[in-house]
Amino acid sequence: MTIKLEAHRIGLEYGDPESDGRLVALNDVSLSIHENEFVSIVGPSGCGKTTFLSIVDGLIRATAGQILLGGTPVSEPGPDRAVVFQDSSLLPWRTVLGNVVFGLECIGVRPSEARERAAHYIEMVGLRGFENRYSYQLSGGMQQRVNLARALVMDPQILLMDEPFAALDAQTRELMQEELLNIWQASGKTVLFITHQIDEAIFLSDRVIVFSARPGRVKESVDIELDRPRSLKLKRDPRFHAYEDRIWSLIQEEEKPRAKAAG
Ligand SMILES: Nc1ncnc2c1ncn2[C@@H]1O[C@H](COP(=O)(O)OP(=O)(O)OP(=O)(O)O)[C@@H](O)[C@H]1O
Repeated sequence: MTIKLEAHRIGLEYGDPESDGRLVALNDVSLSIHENEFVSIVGPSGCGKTTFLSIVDGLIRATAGQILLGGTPVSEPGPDRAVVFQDSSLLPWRTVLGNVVFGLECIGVRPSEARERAAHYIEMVGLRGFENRYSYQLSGGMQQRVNLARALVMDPQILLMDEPFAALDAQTRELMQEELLNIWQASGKTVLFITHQIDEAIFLSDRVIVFSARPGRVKESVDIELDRPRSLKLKRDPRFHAYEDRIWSLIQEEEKPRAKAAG
């Protein structure tokens, strides 16, 4: 198996204006993700999940360690990574098609080719027939589908997803999880996914990485040995519940000392 992403002893300190000191968000985070692997990170609130994703994206520079993507060090954002955030970041003055071709236009892809590539991914995310809609005419779930198409059309080496379904209602969220697995299988991408929801992480992933409380580091990496393709009824399987219990316990172990310290 080829390693696509490698984080080697990542550390990150933020300046902390409240204490006039430093806040250590991440400490000695090492992990690797294989090509085509779907990996989620879960952990207590504030453990540095988003910070880690931003370092992989190149938006934040680690204060220690190194990220390698396809063997090349990451130092700034680049087209080899695409991010999908919780909030729809669609351009409101552009249609679905206009949003999906936007990134391709920026890198000088010919308009006819850009439209062709966009049409392929619009179809993949189930939005054929909605190409000429504007974001205000789309539901939250549809907007996240556009965001996904916009990320995939750039053909990144890795797809970074930061709580992409957090703003959706529970039912739409579950449908999007199932849909994302279909899209992931069709696109063959490597995915790094961040979530607060343990069931979402298990359902989607080949592996769930549990971060410790801040400063975040890898507490445990749990292989999810559940067959694919997966459907939502898997969430009622006793093996699924066993994974939920195990990961919940790992997070609780981190939450307890904090709760004690607070009161
Ligand atoms: N720009 C910043 N400046 C200073 N501190 C920051 C900054 N961004 C995040 N932090 C702090 O760093 C720690 C890690 O934050 P981060 O958002 O990465 O955690 P998280 O695990 O994604 O959180 P959550 O689970 O709440 O989404 C937190 O204590 C947060 O308050």
